Amino acid sequence: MTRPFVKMNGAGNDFVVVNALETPFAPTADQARAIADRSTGEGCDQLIALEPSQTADAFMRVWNADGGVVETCGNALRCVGWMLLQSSGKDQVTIDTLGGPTTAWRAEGPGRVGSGGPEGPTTTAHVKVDMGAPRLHWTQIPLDEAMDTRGIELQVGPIDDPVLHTPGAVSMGNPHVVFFMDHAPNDAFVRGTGSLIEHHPRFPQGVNVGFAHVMAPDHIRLRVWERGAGLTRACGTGACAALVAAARRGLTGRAATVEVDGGELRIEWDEATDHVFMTGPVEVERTGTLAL
Ligand SMILES: N[C@H](CCC[C@H](N)C(=O)O)C(=O)O
Repeated sequence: MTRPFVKMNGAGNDFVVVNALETPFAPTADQARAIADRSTGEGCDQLIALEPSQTADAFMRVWNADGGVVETCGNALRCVGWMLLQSSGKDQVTIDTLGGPTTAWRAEGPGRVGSGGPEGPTTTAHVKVDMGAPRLHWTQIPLDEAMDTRGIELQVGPIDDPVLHTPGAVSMGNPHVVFFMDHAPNDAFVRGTGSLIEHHPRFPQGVNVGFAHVMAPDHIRLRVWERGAGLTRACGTGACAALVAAARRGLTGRAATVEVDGGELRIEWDEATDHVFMTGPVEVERTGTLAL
């Protein structure tokens, strides 16, 4: 059986997106891994399916590159939000996920419309997503024992680097731990430390590992080792988690530009609603066909 897909990215975090609104799409973990494989498959950080929903315009299902189904994906919410906004002509669309419901709108941004050729970016737009309220109680991250999520206790193997003391923990529907550093770490540090922490017993459901350099009260430089996907060029929920964790420690205000390897995300933690809003780019790279 073959299946059309659209290859997209949000600030460089890339996805194979399958429209399953008419025809069910239920890949096994092995099939998801094969699709995500950058050497033998299409290659992506996450595989995304748009499915029918009784309560929203669509339901978004997320598989990490390791084949595991996870709660949500911020950068993908912008991408599928853009698809739904374009196809429906509506001003806003609702997208349900295992991590909770979200809403997406078109947004202003340095967009550009490409040549439309088969390779390279063809369409770049900006989308704003209401990511819902952060979940901050230790049971909601979740952690393996009660502690203050503004700064948790974490012993990372033999490493006793003070940088790795008392990171913040935040859930955006998926689990995040955020370390605050005085510089953006290099690939070797992100890979080495991130892979040590991703499955640490402190996090019963695993964890996405963010390394944040607060450059100003409204500017964070962030690198992320993602649960189930490794070092990615951007992590949308990670950017939300970094802003919330930083604001809770008084390192930033409630809004900041989060600079990731693949671009910039604008994150605002609204005081009145407690919701986190994320605005950022969406790129359509190409289309193709999966041979399942
Ligand atoms: N690796 C994440 C899922 C993708 C999140 C990220 N790509 C985003 O944009 O939020 C997890 O296991 O929770």
